[in-house]
Amino acid sequence: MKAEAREAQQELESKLKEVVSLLTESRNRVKELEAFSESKSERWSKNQHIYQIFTDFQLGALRELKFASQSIRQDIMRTQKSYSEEFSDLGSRIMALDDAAKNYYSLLAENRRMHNELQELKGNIRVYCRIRPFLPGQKGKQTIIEYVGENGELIVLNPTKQGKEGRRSFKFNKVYGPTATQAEVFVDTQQLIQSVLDGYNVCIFAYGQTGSGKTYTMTGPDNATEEEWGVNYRALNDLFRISQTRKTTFRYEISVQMVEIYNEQVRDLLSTDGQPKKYPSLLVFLYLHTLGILSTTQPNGLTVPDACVHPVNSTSDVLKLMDIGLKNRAQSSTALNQRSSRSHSIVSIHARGIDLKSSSSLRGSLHLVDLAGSERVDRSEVTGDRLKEAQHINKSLSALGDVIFALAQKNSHVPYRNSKLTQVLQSSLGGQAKTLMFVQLNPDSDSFSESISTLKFAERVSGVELGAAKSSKDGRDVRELMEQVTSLKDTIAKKDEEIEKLQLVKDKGGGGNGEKRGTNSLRYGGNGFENAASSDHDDYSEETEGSHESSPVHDQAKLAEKSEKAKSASKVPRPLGKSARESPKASTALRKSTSGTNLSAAKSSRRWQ
Ligand SMILES: Nc1ncnc2c1ncn2[C@@H]1O[C@H](COP(=O)(O)OP(=O)(O)OP(=O)(O)O)[C@@H](O)[C@H]1O
Repeated sequence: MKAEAREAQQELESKLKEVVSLLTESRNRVKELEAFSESKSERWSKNQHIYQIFTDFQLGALRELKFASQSIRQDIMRTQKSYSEEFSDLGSRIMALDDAAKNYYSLLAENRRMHNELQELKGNIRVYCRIRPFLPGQKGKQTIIEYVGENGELIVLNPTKQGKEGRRSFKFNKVYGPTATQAEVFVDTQQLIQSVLDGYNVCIFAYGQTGSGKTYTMTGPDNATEEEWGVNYRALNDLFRISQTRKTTFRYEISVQMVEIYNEQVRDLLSTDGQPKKYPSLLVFLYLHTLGILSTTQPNGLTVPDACVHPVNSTSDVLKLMDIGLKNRAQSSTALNQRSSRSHSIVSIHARGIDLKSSSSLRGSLHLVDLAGSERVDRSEVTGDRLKEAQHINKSLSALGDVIFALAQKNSHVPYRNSKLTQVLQSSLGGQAKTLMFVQLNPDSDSFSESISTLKFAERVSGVELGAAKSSKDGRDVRELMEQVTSLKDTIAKKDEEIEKLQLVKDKGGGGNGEKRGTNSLRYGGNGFENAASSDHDDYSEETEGSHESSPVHDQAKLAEKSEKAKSASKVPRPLGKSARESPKASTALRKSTSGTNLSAAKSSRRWQ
């Protein structure tokens, strides 16, 4: 029992020991757990602290963000408000600008209208006379120019007559003396250039005997400096300059053609194949004959559509083309001028303007014409081909005079078809077109008769437009006289044809003296100013005395003069200058030539040497 008890005790003791060890172990574990949980709790509290800091920081940042977003929102609202204010201000400004633009357009249109009305008031046919200076090597030559007035008066002296009898007065829109510069000459032409961009056709041509300065005025001398540029270059410069100033309202397309008329044949001076294109005369005749009618309705406004049309964007583009054209121009020499141009050269600038607002378009053209020399056949000592050239030149110049005269008289029939020159220029002569003629004079007394015939031609062109004939164009007497003129001209044209046929027959039969016959034909062929010149050389006033031989244009001039007299009889006479009061002959001449302008200023005349 004891043993059992001991055994039990030992067992209990060992179990106790086990329990104690378990307890110790548990305690250790508890301690370990406590230490672990303590470190954990420490870490947690650390982390918590960090989180706290982070959260505080984030909250602070959020608060700042909130604040910033609020201030941004306020800024945006403020900006929005100022923008909307500015937009509405801008809107009202744009509306005001739109109104102003509308006014600007109408003002521009009004401006253009007024400009063109002013040009029309100045006359659609203008004549400017330019006297070239004596050239180096012409020292000691006697001048025929006695007086050049500010307002277009000109007095010339007949070197073979003394005193009043040797004086003759003319009146043009403007007269430029020998010292006038190219720039001065262009000033009065400039106003016409704008009209081209306003849809008008403008024709500027130079007329005068060989060597009188036609090419100088139109183009300038060879290798001209900018100062020496002629009307052509200056006009083109202006055309491009004005088109630039209008670029907000108009887009312009400008193109160039250049042709010459040589012996009644139209030749393209800008043909791209390098050779001037020569149209067979029959073809040209048929072509232009039809074109004469079509030219007013053709949509592209081209009168010679077969000639090359070169688009250009600047003056230099045109200069290059003109150089090519000038090189191609037919030139040969006469006894008067080695560099004499025997053809009419026509530079045609076509401008199409597109209104950027309305998309409507307008077309205008500018014809710059350097006419061939108008010298008399006998004086330039030409024969054969040169004689033929001269005959063609004189015939076409005469036709040009007839057209301008008919236009100035407002005749229902304008004889455009009498020459290639007038056919090509048809759209730029008459109607709304504006024509400016430079009458070129050589001041040398040796050229007196040519100068007088040139001046008479010019007087015929300008006198009727500006003088009394225009205002009484509907008078019965004028109409009757003009009908007589037309029938006379028809008769003469028929006779001219007959003479030419006879000449041809004679020529074929080897009848020899072509020069003489040519001269006769020329005289009879209607070149009024040439005819006038041959008698004018002896006496200015033969027209008033009826001593002139029969010639179509002379008859025409006489008839026109009669009508002028008839009209002036019913008018209050205008004051006349001293010379006019003193001599009945001079009085008639002065009344005719000055269209009633008082030339008393001529008393204080100056003379060029
Ligand atoms: N205003 C001027 N100032 C200086 N020189 C001039 C003037 N006008 C003409 N000349 C000179 O006179 C000469 C003849 O002029 P130009 O060749 O222009 O005559 P043209 O009438 O055209 O002759 P053509 O009918 O033969 O062609 C040229 O040497 C030219 O430079």
